[in-house]
Amino acid sequence: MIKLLNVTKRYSNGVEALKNVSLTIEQGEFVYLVGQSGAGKSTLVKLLYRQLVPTEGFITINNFDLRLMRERQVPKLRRTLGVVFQDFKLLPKMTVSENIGYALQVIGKSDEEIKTAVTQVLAEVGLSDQADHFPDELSGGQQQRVAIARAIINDPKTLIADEPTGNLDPQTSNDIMAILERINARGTTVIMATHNQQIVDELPHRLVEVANGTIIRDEQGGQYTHELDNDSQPSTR
Ligand SMILES: Nc1ncnc2c1ncn2[C@@H]1O[C@H](COP(=O)(O)OP(=O)(O)OP(=O)(O)O)[C@@H](O)[C@H]1O
Repeated sequence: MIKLLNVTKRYSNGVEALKNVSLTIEQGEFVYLVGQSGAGKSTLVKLLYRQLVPTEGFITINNFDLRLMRERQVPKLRRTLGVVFQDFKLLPKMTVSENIGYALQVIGKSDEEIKTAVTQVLAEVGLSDQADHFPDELSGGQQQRVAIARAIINDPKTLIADEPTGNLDPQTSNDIMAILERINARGTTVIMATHNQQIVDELPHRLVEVANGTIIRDEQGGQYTHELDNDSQPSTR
């Protein structure tokens, strides 16, 4: 479970990217984070994987209290999370297998264990035949599949995706969404920041809309199922 309570994030330049935001996400939910550019989506996502710390408020995620957390506990938190980015962020000098297995290598898994896990996630994202290729030999969609395989190698409780289809054409985006849906179907929470209205319309999930650093809409299947935690009214898009 993920819980934000009265979270404010103020950057050092004084910009308040999030203002008193509260949000609860249950294990297994699929949540879209939408909103105009600059609304605060990426800031929210970065707070979740503790790239950023809140200026005020409380965040708990997968039983970790991010406010009280010491730096040395951060890797432990991150092992419960998978993160996928718009620009994939693969390591160019490593093969597909090495990119995916790196996180397991860091925590001291044996070569055999890494090989088994990598083979399994590569099959899951449909890339078994690309194991020895380098990222720049792959299409954007294939690179994003590698990034997803890397994100799920630890079997995370939560998958956080910041614009995962932002660099992809519509068909490839659909393929990526099919993979995210499968991962969600087995109980992984998926939180996805997106500008892709077509995906949001075609694959309905809980939708949290951020504007000007506050949540202005929180709905599921066309119905409001979550109390809004601020005074803003939902938009009528
Ligand atoms: N590192 C930073 N330092 C200062 N201000 C920042 C920083 N990162 C973001 N901001 C500001 O915080 C606000 C929210 O930005 P954020 O990146 O969270 O929005 P976003 O909704 O993800 O936008 P986009 O869809 O364009 O990625 C914006 O006003 C932005 O300029």
